[in-house]
Amino acid sequence: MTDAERVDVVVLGLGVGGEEAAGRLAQAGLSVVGIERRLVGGECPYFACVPTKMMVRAADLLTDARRVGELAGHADVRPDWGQVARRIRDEATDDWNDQVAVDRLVGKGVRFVRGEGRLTGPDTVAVRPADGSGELVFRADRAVIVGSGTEPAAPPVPGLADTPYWTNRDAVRATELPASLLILGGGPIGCEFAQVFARFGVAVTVLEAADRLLPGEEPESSDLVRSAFAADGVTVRTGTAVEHVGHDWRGFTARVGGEEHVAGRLLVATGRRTELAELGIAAAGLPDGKFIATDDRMRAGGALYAVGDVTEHGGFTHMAMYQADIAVRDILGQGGFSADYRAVPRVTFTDPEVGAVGLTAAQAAKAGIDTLIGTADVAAETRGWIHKAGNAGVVKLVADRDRNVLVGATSVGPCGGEVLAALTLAVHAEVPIDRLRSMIDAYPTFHRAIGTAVASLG
Ligand SMILES: Cc1cc2nc3c(=O)[nH]c(=O)nc-3n(C[C@H](O)[C@H](O)[C@H](O)COP(=O)(O)OP(=O)(O)OC[C@H]3O[C@@H](n4cnc5c(N)ncnc54)[C@H](O)[C@@H]3O)c2cc1C
Ligand SMILES: NC(=O)c1ccc[n+]([C@@H]2O[C@H](COP(=O)([O-])OP(=O)(O)OC[C@H]3O[C@@H](n4cnc5c(N)ncnc54)[C@H](O)[C@@H]3O)[C@@H](O)[C@H]2O)c1
Repeated sequence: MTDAERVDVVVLGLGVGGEEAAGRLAQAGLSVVGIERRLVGGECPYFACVPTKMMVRAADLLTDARRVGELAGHADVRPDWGQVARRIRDEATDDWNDQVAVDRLVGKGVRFVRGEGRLTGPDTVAVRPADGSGELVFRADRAVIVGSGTEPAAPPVPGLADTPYWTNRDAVRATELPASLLILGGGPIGCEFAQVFARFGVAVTVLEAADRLLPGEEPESSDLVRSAFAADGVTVRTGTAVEHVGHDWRGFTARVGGEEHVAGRLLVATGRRTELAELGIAAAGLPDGKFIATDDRMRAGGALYAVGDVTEHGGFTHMAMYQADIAVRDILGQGGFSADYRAVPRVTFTDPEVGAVGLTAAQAAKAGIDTLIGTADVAAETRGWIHKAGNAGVVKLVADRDRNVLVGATSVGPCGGEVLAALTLAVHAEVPIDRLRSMIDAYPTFHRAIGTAVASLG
């Protein structure tokens, strides 16, 4: 057995959360080893948030150009996916090369090891280096931070395991688009990709197991996205239990309730999975499970901390960074605020954008909260009416009648994710509803719909 080398901190997984934590702890003067098996920065810059939002930007531009006829004359639109693929390769991902990120991390004082890491005890990590050199073992005197994120999950659909399907990682690397695409899953990933590819001329079909798209959001959000998809020519089947998936001379096939769908590609976007057993969670003394449970300082027990998607509160880059900040301050004994998940914002970057924070009406009711609901139709507001083409949206507020504060809110529409900022502040700061009623909102803005929704609370 290799002798353990003593360091202050080991960070296992250098995605959004791990990279942030490792860099800051090293800059604070601790000896930090950072371990990453693939790309420093993780899913977000190479396969997720950044490249997909470049796709969304391009697809939305196409649709705005197609709307010119309704409002401003005439525009000919000839989509070119090659331009998007090149931008993702050159500007977002450096052709999926993380040298810049590695240099930045090392520049902060982190000792970087590329390889597969595994917990071998509550404070020890073994690494199999990617260059084939011998195993390294580190013992952390201060902390081991696990930020190992998630992998795409595959549902147990017969035939899927033998089918060369796409995940988000293949979809962002696509240099050519298929003529048609089947997407399994109508959550945030499925919906964002569906609209992007449809706007570039792909015949897209979304098969969603739940009874609506974006089932975690308000029903109004699902309805608005479904209407937008109809306008984009996306075929949607909800409440589907896919019986079989296959791949033959016709392309990819999916059998669902008596229908057979055939397409040039199949994208699976049915959620994510952690790999905690492989990570050695048992050796570290933690119970088996999908997520690592942490306290409000991101401590998982003993010297172990966890941040980002491996915690049950993950799923977003802003969450991984928020948690990394808390873990860093705890390790450095700096105090400050602890984790508070009442006002977690989320945005699905469809057109219309679906922004939401805190609890949905159904979640609040399930939690036993006596709710007041307020809504506003964005298209009927002055700014929505002026905007005209692509103006569909809603602001929906969920208030706690007893405490007189918002516990959740949704903002769908043009700039729905930006309008969300005011609602996130209201939920986070527990601004009394009477205070919200007395606010002055600039005219004519999209966020004025919040005032209408507040006035309608009842
Ligand atoms: C298509 C898509 C779009 C998204 N869009 C958004 C968005 O718009 N906004 C948003 O907020 N979030 C978005 N997300 C979610 C966001 O990408 C994640 O929440 C974020 O990347 C989580 O960061 P993390 O550090 O927890 O994990 P990750 O980014 O997954 O990084 C974990 C790292 O750990 C490494 N690792 C794992 N195991 C080991 C091991 N044993 N040894 C060494 N290294 C290991 C992995 O290689 C990986 O690099 C999106 C996700 C997807 C898939
Ligand atoms: N804009 C953003 O912030 C953004 C964008 C994309 C992804 N993400 C994050 O990435 C993570 C994964 O997203 P996701 O959309 O893959 O997961 P998800 O779990 O949110 O949605 C998966 C969807 O697939 C459906 N599904 C599951 N099994 C199915 C089956 N066999 N057939 C058909 N449908 C099935 C589910 O009902 C669900 O609606 C989430 O944590 C999400 O927050 C965030």
